[in-house]
Amino acid sequence: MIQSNNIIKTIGEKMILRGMNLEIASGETVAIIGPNGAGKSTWLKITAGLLKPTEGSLLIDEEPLKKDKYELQQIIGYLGHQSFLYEHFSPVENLRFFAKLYHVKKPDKRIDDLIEEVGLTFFKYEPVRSFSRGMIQRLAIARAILHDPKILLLDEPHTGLDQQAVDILNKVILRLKKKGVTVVLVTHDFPQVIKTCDRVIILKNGRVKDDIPLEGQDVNWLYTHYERQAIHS
Ligand SMILES: Nc1ncnc2c1ncn2[C@@H]1O[C@H](COP(=O)(O)OP(=O)(O)OP(=O)(O)O)[C@@H](O)[C@H]1O
Repeated sequence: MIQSNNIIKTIGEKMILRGMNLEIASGETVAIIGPNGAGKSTWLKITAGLLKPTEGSLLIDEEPLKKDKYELQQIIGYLGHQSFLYEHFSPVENLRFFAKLYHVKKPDKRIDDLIEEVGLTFFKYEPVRSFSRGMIQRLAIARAILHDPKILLLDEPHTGLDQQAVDILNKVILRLKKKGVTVVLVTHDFPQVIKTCDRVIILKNGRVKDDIPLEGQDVNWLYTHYERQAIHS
């Protein structure tokens, strides 16, 4: 379970998060949506252990976020705006590098399976620098789940992807959901939210404005609600 207890984040003079309270149960797939500048990425970075809250606490399974970077990496997979891939390396070389970093046991089969899942088998020995944005993002998602994290945090993973890459990404999210992985998705792409998530959190001005379970909801109502509540500040 992820518990965000009254998190405040101030950078310089700016208060970005103004008391962010949220609970996400293990195995839930949750979307965080909201207008630009609402604080979505900042909260995700705090949850990934990349930023410290100014006040408040972030608990995972009722314990404060581990300070040890290695222990944190074992439970959390994070895909931010940067892919963290080495462009002169191939997919296999990139994933071997990260497998070593994450101490993945028997990495070769895992790497092969993941490359196949994201549809890059044909390009597995090609340098990443020749890849399209969609191909890079597919490899980046493989990198984020390589070590089998129990929590996966994705920051706008669908942005700029072609339909094939969107479908592959959604399939990966749905497979992980079935497996019981907790997935948190920061996004502006509401159609993908409807396809993959159990619940939508609307963030505005650094606070949770609304919390909507998706099961049994009327999709048209959701679109209207989303337009009104999330896009326009
Ligand atoms: N390091 C920083 N220094 C100063 N201001 C920052 C910093 N990081 C974020 N901000 C500001 O905090 C606000 C929230 O940023 P954040 O990236 O969390 O928003 P967001 O909801 O993810 O927005 P978007 O949908 O545009 O990605 C923005 O106004 C941003 O400019």
